[in-house]
Amino acid sequence: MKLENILKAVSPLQVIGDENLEVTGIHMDSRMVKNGFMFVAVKGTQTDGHNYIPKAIENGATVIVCEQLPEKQETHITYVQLADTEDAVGKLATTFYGDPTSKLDLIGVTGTNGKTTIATLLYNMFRSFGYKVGLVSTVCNYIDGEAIPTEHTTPDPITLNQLLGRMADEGCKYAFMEVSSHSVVQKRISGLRFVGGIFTNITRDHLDYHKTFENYLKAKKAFFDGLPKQAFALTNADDKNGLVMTQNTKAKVATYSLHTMCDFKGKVLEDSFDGMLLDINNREVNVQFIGRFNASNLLAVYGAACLLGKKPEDVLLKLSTLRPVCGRFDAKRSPKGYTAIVDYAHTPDALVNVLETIHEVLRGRGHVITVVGAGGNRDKGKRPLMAQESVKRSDKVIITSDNPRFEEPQDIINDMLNGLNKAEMKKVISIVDRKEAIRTACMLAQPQDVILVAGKGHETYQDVKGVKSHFDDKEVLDEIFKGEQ
Ligand SMILES: CC(=O)N[C@H]1[C@@H](OP(=O)(O)OP(=O)(O)OC[C@H]2O[C@@H](n3ccc(=O)[nH]c3=O)[C@H](O)[C@@H]2O)O[C@H](CO)[C@@H](O)[C@@H]1O[C@H](C)C(=O)N[C@@H](C)C(=O)N[C@H](CCC(=O)O)C(=O)O
Ligand SMILES: Nc1ncnc2c1ncn2[C@@H]1O[C@H](COP(=O)(O)OP(=O)(O)OP(=O)(O)O)[C@@H](O)[C@H]1O
Ligand SMILES: N[C@H](CCC[C@H](N)C(=O)O)C(=O)O
Ligand SMILES: [Mg+2]
Repeated sequence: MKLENILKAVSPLQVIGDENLEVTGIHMDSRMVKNGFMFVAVKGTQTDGHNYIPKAIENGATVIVCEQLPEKQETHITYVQLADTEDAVGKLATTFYGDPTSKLDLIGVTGTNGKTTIATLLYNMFRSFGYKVGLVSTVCNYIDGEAIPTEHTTPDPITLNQLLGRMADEGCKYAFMEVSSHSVVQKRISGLRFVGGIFTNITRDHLDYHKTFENYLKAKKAFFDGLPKQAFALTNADDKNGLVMTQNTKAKVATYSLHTMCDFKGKVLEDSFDGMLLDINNREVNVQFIGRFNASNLLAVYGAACLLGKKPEDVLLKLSTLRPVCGRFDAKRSPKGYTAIVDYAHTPDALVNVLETIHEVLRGRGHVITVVGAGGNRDKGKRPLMAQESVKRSDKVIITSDNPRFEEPQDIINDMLNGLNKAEMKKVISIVDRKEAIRTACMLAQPQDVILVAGKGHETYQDVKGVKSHFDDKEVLDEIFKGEQ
């Protein structure tokens, strides 16, 4: 694409050099630059991209986009000076990749919990309506069924626009995307046109990055502040900050709730480990999901689908066929009659949340056995707390390994056990081998009991000393269930 066409997306302070160049690619990382690329220098949290301009040129960049011009300029290079390169990079990338959001409808989901669940369910639902659809999510990105692995919840602006560009080229009509708070602050979504935004909830998280809850909230709110007037902003009226999110948006606000009057009102009529019976806007629907928080997620999905123009009765029909997202409160009944739930809960808070939901549904009719470990080379402070929260809400806890990485598995287990007093220790056994730990839980379980296998969710590996060997909690359970038949 010609440089002069890409530059229409931004307002340069000055351009030095040839604007008629053909740009072959664009990147903000000098290490990824190839011949004929545009390199955009961005100030980051660790270093300043401006330091890598010489490296980018060495790798073949012919256009340098920056805030400060280098003192020594090369004659064969075009320099573009801009006031805010972090904001510009998304706009330049989206133009370079053919303005994908002018060709498909992009819907963003933000909030502390539930983003992956809601975005994935919308992706599955709209595919089953017969559309080609894209998904940008923590677990994996998809271009209508084609899996593209990811390392982020919301990728960097180059990767993101390249992905959306491919979705548009391959005829996707919709794309559903998780919008992390990091991505809003770092303007990874700059230049994208959303037709809708969904808010789930906000609780304390990521304060290592945002420093205060207030900043975290502001980051999420900025996404809604930036939505255009034609878009919808669907918010959770049950969250204390649900209406705060949308108070300054230009978009059309709609609300969902399990408790108050709103546009999309739901109620849990019945719940069990097989699913729930919900009332949504005075229509009953059976769903294959467990727990009040999932009722809330399903309301968001229902609301968004209706706002995208689908008929409520068609949406309800699809809702009843949807299955939980891999590793998110993913329940299976064993031939012996107990239930096993695989969940990605890997923080004290998440364990509280999941275990309380289990008790809400169990209502004292069985015991709860939790299998849990903590990751190596990660926050050590959470280890004793994870053990405490698990023991408080379980009849038996089996402490085991979860990606020990470069630490000794037994040391991590000991850190967890250090959080427990003598009485609590009576409920606990520790088994280093995760497969054995799950097997033991299954042996101990009686019909009606619930086993929570926490921490790994969708992960399909165990990371030991830098080697990722295949390991899948759900596969292990399937194998055990086969033996029970
Ligand atoms: C803290 C954080 O979010 N950092 C992100 C940020 O990097 P940064 O600001 O630290 O960049 P930097 O290392 O200071 O470098 C500055 C610039 O110099 C460039 N550079 C650097 C070195 C070099 O040799 N050449 C070069 O050009 C870099 O490409 C960058 O453009 O911008 C990068 C490009 O977009 C991201 O990849 C990077 O994500 C890091 C790896 C990360 O771990 N982020 C996590 C915290 C994150 O974003 N998480 C959220 C939420 C997850 C959740 O849902 O819980 C997510 O959306 O994934
Ligand atoms: N609406 C909700 N409210 C509270 N907890 C939830 C909700 N939805 C899901 N959860 C819990 O949070 C966990 C993560 O869910 P999910 O992956 O959908 O969230 P996310 O917002 O994408 O998280 P991440 O920030 O890690 O990408 C689940 O395993 C589940 O236990
Ligand atoms: N992606 C997060 C969660 C990992 C969950 C758990 N399985 C672990 O390995 O700690 C991390 O790397 O901290
Ligand atoms: Mg996610």
